[in-house]
Amino acid sequence: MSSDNDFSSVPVLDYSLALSPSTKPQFLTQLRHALINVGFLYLSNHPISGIPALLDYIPKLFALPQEEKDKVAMVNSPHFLGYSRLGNELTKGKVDYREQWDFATRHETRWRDERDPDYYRVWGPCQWPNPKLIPGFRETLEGYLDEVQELSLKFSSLVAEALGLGPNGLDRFYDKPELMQHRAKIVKYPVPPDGQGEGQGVGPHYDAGFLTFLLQASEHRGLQVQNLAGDWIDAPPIPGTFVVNIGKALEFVTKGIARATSHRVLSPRGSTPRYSVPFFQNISLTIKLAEVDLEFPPEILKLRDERGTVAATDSVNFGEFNREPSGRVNLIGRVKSHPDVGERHYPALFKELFPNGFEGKGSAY
Ligand SMILES: O=C(O)CCC(=O)C(=O)O
Ligand SMILES: [Fe+2]
Repeated sequence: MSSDNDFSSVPVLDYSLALSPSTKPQFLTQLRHALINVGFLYLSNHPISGIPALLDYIPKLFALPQEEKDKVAMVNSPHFLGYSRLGNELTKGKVDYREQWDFATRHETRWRDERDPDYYRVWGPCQWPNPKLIPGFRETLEGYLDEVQELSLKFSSLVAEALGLGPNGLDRFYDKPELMQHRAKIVKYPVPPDGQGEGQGVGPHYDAGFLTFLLQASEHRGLQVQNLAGDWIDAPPIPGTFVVNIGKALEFVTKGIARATSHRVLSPRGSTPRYSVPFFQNISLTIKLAEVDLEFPPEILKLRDERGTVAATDSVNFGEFNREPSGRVNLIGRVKSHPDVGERHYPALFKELFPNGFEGKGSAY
């Protein structure tokens, strides 16, 4: 570990710098630093226009009658999409204090019948709350997800450039748009009943995929990221920004150059809940990450080596990305996180993973 490269705050990058040839090199230098040494950044001046409309819906979504929310519970969905009640998940064996909806970009599932691989079915259509009770929500969220998807793919090209791969250097990880699906959650972190706050909103973890675009959708602080020394650094909401971070899959294919950084959320204090909307960019279901060998310039590898390794962390970790297709790795992770969904929709895999059945609750990851 090198303390020279350690961070005590999360850097803010101005997206507009990436759009003009004269300022792009400056943006790429800042991005390279953030990818290698921090694993997190704020992105300001981004082009997403659908945020105010979405923010307006979030409290209404959680205020729907409980029986309406339960009608679209995640357990109904072979695609792990839908509503999860407060306290329904664990991270590091402790209950996460959050209520959430899992949605995703529009997608027709590729899975037809048992002859297709089971992991094709991990992606598919969303479950929507009754539109009569929340008119326009679906269209607003779909529009927002389309916008963030487009930004995330442009950003991926900038990541490739910043790491010396050229603008198309990460293209091979994505299928054509109709074969891709990206997920998003809408999350509510209530103030705990004791009113104290600062308990576990969500416990320390890494994100699994490539890039996460997190919208902090209220003014509460609570998000913290772990630096190289193991200290927890605040990432408070900054109006007009996304928080962007690296997932384990991108860390793996970049040979540890881009850092996946552990993070957690503390419950809010005060009288109002904290809301957030993380968007998780996925990669092709069929790609086998262990078979991809990207070639990085020596000066980029040197920056990784100068950074050194990260202090021991107690975050939930991920199994190695093995030789399985990424969709299969994804499905296994989902079944472990949501065993009730696994047991109902993937009984054979569930038996393999939990030969004695599952006692307890799922975890978020
Ligand atoms: O709610 C947040 O700010 C972060 C949530 C998060 O890290 C996640 O859901 O993966
Ligand atoms: Fe996360």
